[in-house]
This record gives sequence, C-alpha cells and structure tokens, in this order.
Amino acid sequence: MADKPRDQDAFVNPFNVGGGSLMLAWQLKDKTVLIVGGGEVASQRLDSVIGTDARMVVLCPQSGLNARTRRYIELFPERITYHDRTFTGAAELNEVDLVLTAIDDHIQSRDIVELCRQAKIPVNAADIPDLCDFFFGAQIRDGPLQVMISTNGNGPRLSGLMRKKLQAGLSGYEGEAITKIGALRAQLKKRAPGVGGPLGRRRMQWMTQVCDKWDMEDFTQLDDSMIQGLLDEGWEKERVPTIEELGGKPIAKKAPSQETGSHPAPTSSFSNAVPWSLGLITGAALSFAYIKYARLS
Ligand SMILES: C[C@@]1(CC(=O)O)C2=NC(=C\c3[nH]c(c(CCC(=O)O)c3CC(=O)O)Cc3[nH]c(c(CC(=O)O)c3CCC(=O)O)/C=C3\N/C(=C\2)[C@@H](CCC(=O)O)[C@]3(C)CC(=O)O)/[C@H]1CCC(=O)O
Ligand SMILES: NC(=O)c1ccc[n+]([C@@H]2O[C@H](COP(=O)([O-])OP(=O)(O)OC[C@H]3O[C@@H](n4cnc5c(N)ncnc54)[C@H](O)[C@@H]3O)[C@@H](O)[C@H]2O)c1
Repeated sequence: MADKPRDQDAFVNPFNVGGGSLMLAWQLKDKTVLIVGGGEVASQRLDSVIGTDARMVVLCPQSGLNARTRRYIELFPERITYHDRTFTGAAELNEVDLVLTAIDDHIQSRDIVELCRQAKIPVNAADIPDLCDFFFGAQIRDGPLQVMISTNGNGPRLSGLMRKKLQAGLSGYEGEAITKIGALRAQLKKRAPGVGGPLGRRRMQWMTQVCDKWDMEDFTQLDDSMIQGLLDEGWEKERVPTIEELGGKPIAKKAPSQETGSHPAPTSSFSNAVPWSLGLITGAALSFAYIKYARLS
C-alpha cells in the first residue's frame, strides 16, 4: 500500500481542494430552529439542538409524535413551542433562523426546502441530502468537548461505527480538563487583558506551553486557588510549573470512556442540559456544556 500523504502533501487528497464541506461549531444561542416532523429523526434533531440554547418550534400532528419528541415537548415548554399541525406554508418561516425537516413526505420536504431558499434560511431535509445546506453527523460529547464525525453524506452508518471506535480511545478526562482550561484562560485574561499586541502574543505563547507540558489529567485537578498559584508561579514568572509544584498529584488514568451514543436522554435538569452547540465539525470545539449520554429509547 502506498504511503499515506503527510501534512505538507495535503493537496494530494482530492477532497481537500473541493467536494468537502465546511466544518463549524454553529452558535445558536437566542436563535429559532424550526423542526418539521415529530418522528424518529425529529427526536434526534431535538437531541442535537436542545443543548445549544436555541428556541425551538416543532410542527407535527399529535398522532405523528414519537415518545421521545413528546417527552422533549413536555420537559421544555419554555424552550420548545409545539404546534399540533402539519406545515402550512411560507408564514411558518417568519422569525426562523434554521429549518430542519424530518418528515416522511418527500414532496412536502422539497417544497419546504424551496421556501427556505427563497427566504435565505439554511435548511437540512433529512430525506434529501442533495438539497441540504448542511449535514448532521455522529457526535461524541463530554462537557465542552464536541467531536463530530461526518462522511459528507456517503455513509452515515459508518459515522456511527467510527464514533464508537473514537470514543473508546478517549480517556474520559477530556471534558473536565477542557472546562478547567477554560477557567484558567478566563483568569489569565483578567491579569493580561486586551486583544492582540505583545501582551496577547505572550499570553498565547504561555497558554500553549502550559497545554503542551501538562497532561490532560493534570488540568482536572485545577481549582480556583491552584489556578491563581499557576498564574503567580507560571505566568508572572514566565515559566511553566509542574502540577506537583502547585500541590497537585500525578493521577491514575481512567478506563476508556463508556460508549454513550450520540443521543442523550431528554432531561429537565438545567445543569445536565446546558448547552450543546449544533456543530458542523470534525475534531473538537469548545463551548460549555454539561450533558450526559444515554439513549432514552
Ligand atoms: C450520522 C447520523 C447523525 C444523525 O442523524 O444525528 C446521520 N445518520 C445517522 C444514521 C443513519 N441514517 C440512516 C441509517 C441507515 C443506514 C444507511 O442508510 O446508511 C443510519 C444508521 C443507523 O441508524 O444506525 C439512513 C439515512 N441517512 C440519510 C438518509 C437520506 C439519504 O441518504 O438519501 C438516509 C435514508 C437512506 C435510505 O432511505 O435508504 C442521510 C443523512 N444522514 C446523516 C447523518 C447525514 C450524513 C452523515 C454523514 O455524512 O456521515 C445525512 C446525509 C443528512 C442528515 O441527516 O443531516 C446518524 C448516525 C448517528 C450515530 O450512530 O452516532
Ligand atoms: N437523515 C437521516 O439520518 C435519516 C435516517 C432515517 C430516515 N431518514 C428519512 O427522514 C424522514 C423521516 O424519518 P423518520 O424515521 O423520522 O420518520 P417517521 O415516520 O418516524 O416520522 C415522520 C414524521 O413526519 C410527520 N409529518 C409528515 N408530514 C408532515 C408535515 N407536512 N408537517 C409536519 N409533520 C409531518 C409525521 O407525522 C411523523 O411525525 C424519512 O423521509 C426518512 O426516509 C433520514
């Protein structure tokens, strides 16, 4: 088998110069997402959108709601506006920022996409990949860690299988470590405020050195006073102390994280449900989220 292209040969992969999609972590706070349909796929859309702090509108006759969608509507009445009807026309798109259709009516789905195009609203139609502005993907989430696997529409089942493999390779410390790094960065910015310039460069350099020198597990030990200690002994003195110097200990590695699935159980507990970002990403992106994974059904 030929050697795999190295980083510097990135152009060798034809998908790097066209045919791929832009991978992003889409921020939906205070935006309105319209979900048309209330069956299996619609409930999976709710799994993804509920953590983003978006408002949601679900359009679907009562008779078409599956148990999971029904549960979401019951648990989050202040976040989800439910209408017991089918899609009625262009007026449904007023004040809507994003549309997800998950219906078993191909012609209606196509019509909705057309209306979204006219209104310039991004749309995903679960049954018509060719008309989608973006795709969903298999997801791994651990606190602020978000990993999305996409096959760009080619093999959704394989996305799910790869999710399981990647999940097995994670230590289980990542989400907590990233949360602590977020807290450290916030405190550092208080001591060294502003954007750009020599101070900004020094700040980025120091953060990079700390992240490179410390193990992921080390960060999980940081509490408020250790963060201040790290800034006193590290940032102020232009060095990177060890976790032991700050009173921490090297800790045993956790077993690989458990298989949890892409779709969390609906829960009304705020601390367990804030906030997922609807991410069009592969790799990890940060936002603050605390949600546990377990399939409801
Ligand atoms: C990843 C995941 C995320 C999620 O949905 O949250 C996801 N599909 C998942 C599972 C899955 N979907 C299907 C099967 C049956 C086996 C099979 O058909 O392969 C399985 C397997 C299963 O259920 O295990 C059927 C299917 N899927 C699409 C169509 C329409 C079509 O292709 O025409 C049809 C009906 C085809 C038909 O009628 O024959 C289309 C799309 N499905 C996508 C995402 C987008 C591309 C993702 C990518 O590029 O990787 C895209 C393009 C649009 C979109 O949905 O945004 C989730 C895995 C979650 C996980 O396990 O973690
Ligand atoms: N993208 C994916 O991953 C994926 C996976 C499986 C299936 N699909 C496709 O997605 C579609 C939905 O699949 P499902 O499993 O959720 O089907 P489902 O039968 O469980 O749900 C369909 C829902 O659409 C509702 N509905 C139908 N017409 C409507 C309208 N005009 N307005 C509002 N609601 C309406 C029904 O009441 C029902 O709730 C199907 O076309 C299926 O082929 C996509």
